[in-house]
Amino acid sequence: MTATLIDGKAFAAELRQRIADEVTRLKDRGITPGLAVVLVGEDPASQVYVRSKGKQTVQVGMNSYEHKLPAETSQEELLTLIERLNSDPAVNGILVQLPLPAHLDEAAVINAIDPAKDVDGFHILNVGLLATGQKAMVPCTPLGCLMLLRDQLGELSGKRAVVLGRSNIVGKPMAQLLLRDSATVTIAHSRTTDLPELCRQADILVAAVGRPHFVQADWIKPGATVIDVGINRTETGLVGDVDFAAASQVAGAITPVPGGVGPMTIACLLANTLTATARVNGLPDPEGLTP
Ligand SMILES: Nc1nc(=O)c2c([nH]1)NC[C@@H]1CN(c3ccc(C(=O)N[C@@H](CCC(=O)O)C(=O)O)cc3)C=[N+]21
Repeated sequence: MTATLIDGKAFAAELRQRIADEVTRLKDRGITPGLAVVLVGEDPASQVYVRSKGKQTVQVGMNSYEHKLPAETSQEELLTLIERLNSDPAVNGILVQLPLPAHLDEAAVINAIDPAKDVDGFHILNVGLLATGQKAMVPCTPLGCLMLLRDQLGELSGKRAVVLGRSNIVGKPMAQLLLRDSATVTIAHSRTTDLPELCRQADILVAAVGRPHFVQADWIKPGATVIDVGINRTETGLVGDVDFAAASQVAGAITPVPGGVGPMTIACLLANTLTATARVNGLPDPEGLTP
C-alpha cells in the first residue's frame, strides 16, 4: 500500500492566497494588518524562520515589523518592547520567537503579550479559552495540522487519535483541537509504556517528539493518517519524527518533511494575524481560518 501524500506546501499556498484576498478587502476599508516578530539572539535556525515569516507576511500584503535584539537583552528591556508593541495600533499580531536565551523568563514574556495580539496562542488566557471551547487565538502548528486532517478525512468525530508529544506549543493544543472535533484523544510521551502498540490503534497519529525517524512503520495502523510535525536537522538534511519511506508503505495518508506541516505553521501565523485584525476592528472572523 502506498499512502496519499498530504501536500502541506500546496495547501499553505492556497491558504496564503485566501489570506491575501482578505487583506485586500481590509485595505479597501483602510485597515492593513501588521505582524511584529521579535527575535532575541542569533540562533541560525531561528533567523531563517524569522526571515521566511517576514517575507510571507509582506507577500500577503501585511506590514511586517522585525525586532532583532542582542542575546544579552534583559528581561526588562524585552518587556518594555512588548509593552510598546501592545499599545501600537499598527501592530495586530506579536510573535516572540522561541526558544529565548536561558536568562529570560519565557512564561513571563509570553504572558506580557496582549492576548488579543498573541498570534502564537501561547498566552495563558488563550490556552484557557481553547481548553474550555471558547473563542481563542489557536497555536499555529496544531491549527495547521487540524486543517490538513479535516481536509484529508472530512470528519474527525469518533476517530482514535494519538498525539506523540506533550509540549505546550504542539502536543497539548493539538489534543485540545482534536477533542473539540470529537476525536478520542490519547497524549503519549517519552514515559508512555507500550508506545508502538498504542500507536497501532490510532486512526490519526500526530508525531511531535523532536526525534528523527522515531516512529517506525510497524507502529502504524494500515490506512491511518500520519501527521509529522518533526523538524530535525541531520547530516542527510531535514527529516521528520516518522520513518517516512517505510511508513508511507503502511499509512493511508502522510505528510512529508519538508513540505508538510512546516509551511502550514507560517500560513496559520498569517491567518491568526488576519483573525486578530478582524476581531480588534469588530469584524466577523474570516471564513475557514479559525477552528
Ligand atoms: N514563537 C514561536 N512560534 C513558532 O511558530 C515557532 C517558534 N517560536 N520557534 C521555532 C518554531 C519552528 N517553526 C517552524 C516554522 C516553519 C517551518 C517551515 O516552514 N519548514 C519548512 C522547511 C524549512 C527549512 O528548510 O528549514 C518545511 O517543513 O517544509 C519550520 C518550523 C516555527 N516555530
